[in-house]
Amino acid sequence: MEPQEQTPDQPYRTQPVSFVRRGSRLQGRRREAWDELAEAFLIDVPRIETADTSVAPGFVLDVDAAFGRSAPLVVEVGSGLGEAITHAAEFDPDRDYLALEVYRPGLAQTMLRISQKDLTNVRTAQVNAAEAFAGMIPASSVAELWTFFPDPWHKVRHHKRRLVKADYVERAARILEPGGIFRLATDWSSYAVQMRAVLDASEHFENLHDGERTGAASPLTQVWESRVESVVGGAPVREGKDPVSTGNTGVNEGIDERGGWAPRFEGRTLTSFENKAITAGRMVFDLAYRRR
Ligand SMILES: C[S@@+](CC[C@H](N)C(=O)[O-])C[C@H]1O[C@@H](n2cnc3c(N)ncnc32)[C@H](O)[C@@H]1O
Repeated sequence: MEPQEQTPDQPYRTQPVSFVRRGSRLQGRRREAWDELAEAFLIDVPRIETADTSVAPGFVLDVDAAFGRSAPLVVEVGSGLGEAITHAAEFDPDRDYLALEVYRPGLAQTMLRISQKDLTNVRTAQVNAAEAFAGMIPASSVAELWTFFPDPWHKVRHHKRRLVKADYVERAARILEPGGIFRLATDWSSYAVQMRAVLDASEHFENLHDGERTGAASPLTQVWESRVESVVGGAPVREGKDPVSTGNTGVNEGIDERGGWAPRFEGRTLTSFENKAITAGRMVFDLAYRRR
């Protein structure tokens, strides 16, 4: 079966989105960066409504025109402050890098980094990635897709807001070229298990590290044994209670026999998010899949 394409008559936002509107007001240097740098580095996305993260149906990005050349494309979803993407782009000038992010101050900061490093191979777009995948990003146009540390949405009633679920994976399959690589990382075991489950269930992807790091070598086994996730934000989590209500948080579920975890992706610089997780003693789960 071919991955789904969004059609113009399909309603947008029929599903809960993976983000909340955070302060989108820009101040100081970020305001100036937006005004000065958007023309060069921010894709002008036509919208369907007032929502500044939407994509007008029928809009397809001309990737070569956006970058002024034709080169393999890496897309990062939820690029935050742009630490990972600008670092990678600096050391990989032969590929083009597209940052998809909804958070305006993060995009302004990313553009500042692009400009400070004099990068010519990075562009940004303020867009809900799930919508961008459905049509804006051309089919089979992406060599690598990255989703690092997406918001964990801990509470069970919020799990539906998680970005990485079956429909996201299906849309990712549409934009990745055959043989393209999908890399993911999270510092929460419950989300790591969800990512592994939805990707393993997809006919479009194969795990590059299938069967690796099982048993005692699995970060999942280590989380269960250490109970490290039983403390969130400094407060102990009462078992079965929000904010972390996963079946495998703070509970020793035994041994992870399945594994499939990738080694830490060496192309990812240590962002403040990952650093916070490590400082708190949490494990980082990496996954890498190939588009069939
Ligand atoms: C926890 S932060 C991680 C940022 C970055 N990847 C890092 O490791 O530092 C998750 C980011 O994803 C962004 N985000 C959430 N849902 C998104 C969506 N549907 N499309 C684009 N960005 C999204 C948020 O605004 C936020 O900046």
